[in-house]
Amino acid sequence: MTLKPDLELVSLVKRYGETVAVDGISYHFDAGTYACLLGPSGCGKSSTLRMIAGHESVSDGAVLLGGRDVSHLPPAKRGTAMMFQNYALFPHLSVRDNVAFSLKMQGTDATTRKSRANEMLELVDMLPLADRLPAQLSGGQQQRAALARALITKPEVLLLDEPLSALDPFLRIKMRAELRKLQRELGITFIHVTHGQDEALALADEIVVMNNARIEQAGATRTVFEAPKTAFVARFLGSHNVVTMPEGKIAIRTDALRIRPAGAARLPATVTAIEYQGTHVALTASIPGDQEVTALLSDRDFFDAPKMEGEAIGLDWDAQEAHALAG
Ligand SMILES: Nc1ncnc2c1ncn2[C@@H]1O[C@H](COP(=O)(O)OP(=O)(O)OP(=O)(O)O)[C@@H](O)[C@H]1O
Repeated sequence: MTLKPDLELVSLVKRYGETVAVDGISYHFDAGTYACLLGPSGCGKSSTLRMIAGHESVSDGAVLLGGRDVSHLPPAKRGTAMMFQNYALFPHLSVRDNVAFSLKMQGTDATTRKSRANEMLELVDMLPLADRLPAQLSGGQQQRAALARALITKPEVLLLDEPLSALDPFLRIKMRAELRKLQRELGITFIHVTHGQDEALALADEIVVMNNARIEQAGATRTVFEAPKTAFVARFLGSHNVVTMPEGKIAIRTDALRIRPAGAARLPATVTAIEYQGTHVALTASIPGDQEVTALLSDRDFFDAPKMEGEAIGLDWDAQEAHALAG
């Protein structure tokens, strides 16, 4: 078995004139990891991805693949492949010819091209549609064709820029499961850019949360979710309350808040909204300091002792559920 290479970003910088889009980020991705770069619009995710792919020049720092500096190699020579947001399929070429395109560019003969393209189409369940044009495909099918086209070069790292954003919500959830399955089967590294926290949590072994051109927090997905270090990460990942207490800011998960009788808890609160969500009820309450928090209660817990808007309650939590925040 050949050893798959790890990927390392070393003080990576991207400048566009005066704009610093990526400000010296360093991170090590183990081989075979599914990683999501996550963050708000403009935080530098796509610029990072494009520098790894070689579609954007590196202003400073380096991209190392298996210890080899690939920062200045052309995209096709790096061992990476990129799948673009809009799939970028050629409209006048059949699905099979789209998939085989990079092999044609490399001068591979027609018979080999066809059999390799068929192999890739089989992998993504698209062989029966190989002779269609892209316009004759659904969104999910176009995405599969684009995946097959990216994978035909046998990359060690597949880079995906918002791969699910063009799909409707139902298909998005279906395709994300397929992406994860494909990554496990291939055993290669996937680096997936998204601004959707639910997508990142569902897919990634590791998440890299970016903010203002820097990495705000990164690590194993569950570790980051369980212990956000900054208010930004806690808010961006969702399902957390950020509360300013006398001792400083803390993050508490919405499902860690407990409702107690007024006066018999850490915090006095007044219910401001109740939202029924089927399996759960989201109870929003105001707390001292003009702050608002949300408690996510199981429907049973809520309906055993229902609360009304305007009612005075107490809020409690186990000490280990509160995470001190740096900012
Ligand atoms: N070609 C370019 N020329 C000048 N500035 C650019 C260019 N591409 C990106 N930028 C700027 O660099 C910053 C980071 O952009 P980037 O596309 O990497 O962010 P992003 O996190 O991927 O955002 P989005 O989620 O909106 O795609 C932004 O301020 C953006 O305006």
